[in-house]
Amino acid sequence: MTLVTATDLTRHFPLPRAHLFDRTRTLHALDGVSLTLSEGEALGIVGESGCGKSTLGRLVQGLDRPTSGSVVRPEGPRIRVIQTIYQNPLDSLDPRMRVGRQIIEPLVIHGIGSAADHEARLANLMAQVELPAELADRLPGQLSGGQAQRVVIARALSLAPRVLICDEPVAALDAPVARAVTALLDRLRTDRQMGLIFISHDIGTVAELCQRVAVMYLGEIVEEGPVGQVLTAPRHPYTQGLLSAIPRPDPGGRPSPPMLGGEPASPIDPTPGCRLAPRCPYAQEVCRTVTPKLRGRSHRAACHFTAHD
Ligand SMILES: Nc1ncnc2c1ncn2[C@@H]1O[C@H](COP(=O)(O)OP(=O)(O)OP(=O)(O)O)[C@@H](O)[C@H]1O
Repeated sequence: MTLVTATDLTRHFPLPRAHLFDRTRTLHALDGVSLTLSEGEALGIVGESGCGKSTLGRLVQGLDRPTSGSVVRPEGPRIRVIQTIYQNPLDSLDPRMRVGRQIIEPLVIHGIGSAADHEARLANLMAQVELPAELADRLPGQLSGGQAQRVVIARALSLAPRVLICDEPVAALDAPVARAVTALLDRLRTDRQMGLIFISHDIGTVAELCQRVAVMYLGEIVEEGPVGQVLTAPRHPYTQGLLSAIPRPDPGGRPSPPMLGGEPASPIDPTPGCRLAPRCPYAQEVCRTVTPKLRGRSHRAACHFTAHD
């Protein structure tokens, strides 16, 4: 069953003019992004910093309105059906409130259940995120980073969301802790048949956790499909470049140089054509003038010169 359908989402930010007679400039944070998320599915969103991943998450949850396009979400109060967790748990927690109280706070705010219910729910939520019950009396600053992120996850789960958006949830954690939290998210997804949108710079974690992945470049999805296909047989030069930039142990020789040179172009007033063209080793004249559309059935790529099924 489909939980989220986003259609042609665009989010533009008009930039203030430095001088009265300057023309208005517009930052294209997101341009024409469509995606779906099914029950029990984890969708990874990858791409360089500034490509629009967080903007997409905010629009899907409804924290920000699109300039155009639409999002269909599960039935029910928006705040309850979709929850987001962020990179730094301490930013989302009140430093002066005991963590047990913070986990059940959404139930109190929304008037769900009695005080006795809350106690039982708290014990259950802490067990689900594998936190010892005695930590409930601590303040956030007395927890490790991994424990604090588990508190944030427990609080998000208190409202039984159908979709959990995870915006770089393990980026601030040490590798073994990050792996444990990723494994927890995977278990919660299967147990609760939640949809996960997993925003990450870390392609390795996306490969482990997600069934599908969308690769973004400068506000657009350039490739999308089953993780196994996109990450082992990428069709878009941008995805190929992103994967070639991951350092791998190479017993035979030197690491291959990254395929894409330069920095992403500016998202301000982008020109027509493929946004990767200035950095792409395969770019031809058509790439500078005609915007390529996502093509393909389950594995889709937006490139004039790649194979499509
Ligand atoms: N409120 C805003 N006003 C103006 N520009 C914004 C605003 N929010 C985001 N942007 C711009 O939109 C673009 C996309 O930002 P976004 O945070 O979605 O990218 P991201 O891929 O999540 O980056 P990161 O990985 O660094 O978090 C960036 O160029 C950013 O500067």
